[in-house]
Amino acid sequence: MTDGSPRDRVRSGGASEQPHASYPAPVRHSFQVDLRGVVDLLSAHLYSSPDVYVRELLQNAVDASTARGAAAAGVPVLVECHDRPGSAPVLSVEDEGVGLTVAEVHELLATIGSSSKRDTLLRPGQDYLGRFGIGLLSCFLVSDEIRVVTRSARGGPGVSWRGRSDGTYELRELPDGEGRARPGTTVWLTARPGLEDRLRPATVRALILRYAGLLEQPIVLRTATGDERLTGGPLPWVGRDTEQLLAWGERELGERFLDAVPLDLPAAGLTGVAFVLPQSPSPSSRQRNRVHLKRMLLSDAVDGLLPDWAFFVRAVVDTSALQPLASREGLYEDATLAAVRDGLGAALRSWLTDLAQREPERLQALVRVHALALKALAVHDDELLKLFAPWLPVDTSLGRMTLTEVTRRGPVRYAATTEDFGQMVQVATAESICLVNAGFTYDEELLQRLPEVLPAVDVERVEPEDLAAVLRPVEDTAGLAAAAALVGRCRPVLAPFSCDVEVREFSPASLPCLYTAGDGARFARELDETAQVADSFWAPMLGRIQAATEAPREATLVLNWRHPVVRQLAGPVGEHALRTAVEVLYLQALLLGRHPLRGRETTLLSGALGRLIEGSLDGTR
Ligand SMILES: Nc1ncnc2c1ncn2[C@@H]1O[C@H](COP(=O)(O)OP(=O)(O)OP(=O)(O)O)[C@@H](O)[C@H]1O
Repeated sequence: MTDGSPRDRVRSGGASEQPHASYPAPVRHSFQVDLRGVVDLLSAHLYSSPDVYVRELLQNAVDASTARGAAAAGVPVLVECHDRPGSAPVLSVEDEGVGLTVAEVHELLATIGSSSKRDTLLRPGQDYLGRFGIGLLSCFLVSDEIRVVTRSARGGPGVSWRGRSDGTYELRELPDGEGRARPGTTVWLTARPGLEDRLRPATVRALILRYAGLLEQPIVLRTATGDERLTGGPLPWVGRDTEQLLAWGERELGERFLDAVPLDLPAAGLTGVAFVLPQSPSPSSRQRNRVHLKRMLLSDAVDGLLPDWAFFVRAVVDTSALQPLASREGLYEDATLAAVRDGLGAALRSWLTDLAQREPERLQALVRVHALALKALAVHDDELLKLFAPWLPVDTSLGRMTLTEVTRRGPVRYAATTEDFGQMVQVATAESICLVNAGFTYDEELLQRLPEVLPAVDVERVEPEDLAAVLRPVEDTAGLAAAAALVGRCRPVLAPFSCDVEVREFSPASLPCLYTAGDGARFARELDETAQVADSFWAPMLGRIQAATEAPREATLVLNWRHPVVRQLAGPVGEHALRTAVEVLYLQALLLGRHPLRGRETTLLSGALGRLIEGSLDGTR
């Protein structure tokens, strides 16, 4: 049973499926499109600049020529600037392509999103540039009216069509003798007020060269000064040697590159060149590759064409296999793009391998500038690690060296962080120990993987507390007892700071002491520091963590028996003076090791300094 309520009608499938006898049948309506709104949307979100109108017009002319075989026959597209004083600049683009019938004009020009190229594009072997059916709309970015005069190669009368940015259009079949005599299409634009410059000869010429400069089909620009053929000919990187490529790269991209790598992936219909950048970009910066699709410029700043590690090159390529985004300013991410990326990665990799064998000094120059990128590559690739190891640079306590130089000095010892390195570097340098600072990106991973590719090499991580163990014990037996007594007197002074005391001998003799701390002690310092600045909400929680953390004894103040002050302290020194001296040495060691002072240590600093000042003033009285 139903009660005939609206709820019931919904349950039974809705009025459109089972019209009730007493309701009128539904009327089908079409969406209304606010064309100005669509154009505003495109200009704000899809196109990077109004200049893309030149690209879209040329694409259509080339596609129409291709469809008729006119492109292959070398029939030019004519671009004409009609720039008369006192009136708005007018531009026309004329092709001898397939043209359009009256029905096609209604269907293709006046229907947003309708394209004659889409389904054919899915079939391999087709060479069209367009596919989305929105390109022509970009002309409304510079002109309030698009006028098309066309005649189909399949016969029928000529057609004149005027589309306006308010969403209206007029269509007129042309009598014989009016419009185009031969099949093909001419599109006319009149510059919108304020955008006159976009349609003037100098701009149009620059835009043709920018977007279509690599086209094989000739494009002729006609201006008041005559005709100029702007395109046609082979791709500029074909058949050129490295020097010629570098000269071309400098002209085109404005940079003197370090090297040029020819690229050729026949399966993707891709050729081009990868230029090695003259300076190291940040690894996080986006890649800026110039990509042409079927010889039309897609964009100058395409990311994702090369693998991430290839941030040290900038590629210029032409390909027929990749798909554009609707904006035509990026590549559609699909399996083909992934395969192209892998293929280009392999090409760069094999170029590097080849270079290492053929011209090691050129690879060396490249490594000097792009060490980080090459490390990123070598870290995942045994063969490249082996190949690059002789040149990859690392920072050591004895200066910057290559990995091979480090391995020649015996077992490779490294500090895993720059903080650890900072604590050990002075002593390591003075003792001529080669200690690698592996605190930089990829260095620790590379060092750990070295034995896999160079089995004769030993690699060992050194931590600051290991340093105390390798420092020499006090050598003169007479001093041993005095040193032990000194340790006994110093320990209570530093006990409140969870720091042990030892006496050793090490270079440089001018360094009185060292503070060494392992990870546990460093964590305790950080916790302590945070608890002191934490507000009342966090303080109890941090207090509980501190209580649960065992008091680490890994921190040690190592006094240098070679330093005169340390020996003097082992002599007859009063309690008060000893305390002040040990406190100052402790603070000095912390600062040298770049450990920030905790609150208690800052208080200690002012107390100890105060006492020192008092003592020296006492001496002047
Ligand atoms: N010069 C021309 N000669 C013949 N047909 C044309 C010409 N210009 C446009 N057309 C027709 O109008 C249709 C729509 O053109 P539009 O530039 O809007 O889109 P598209 O080229 O198909 O795709 P995209 O948006 O990717 O450029 C085209 O598919 C084509 O059929």
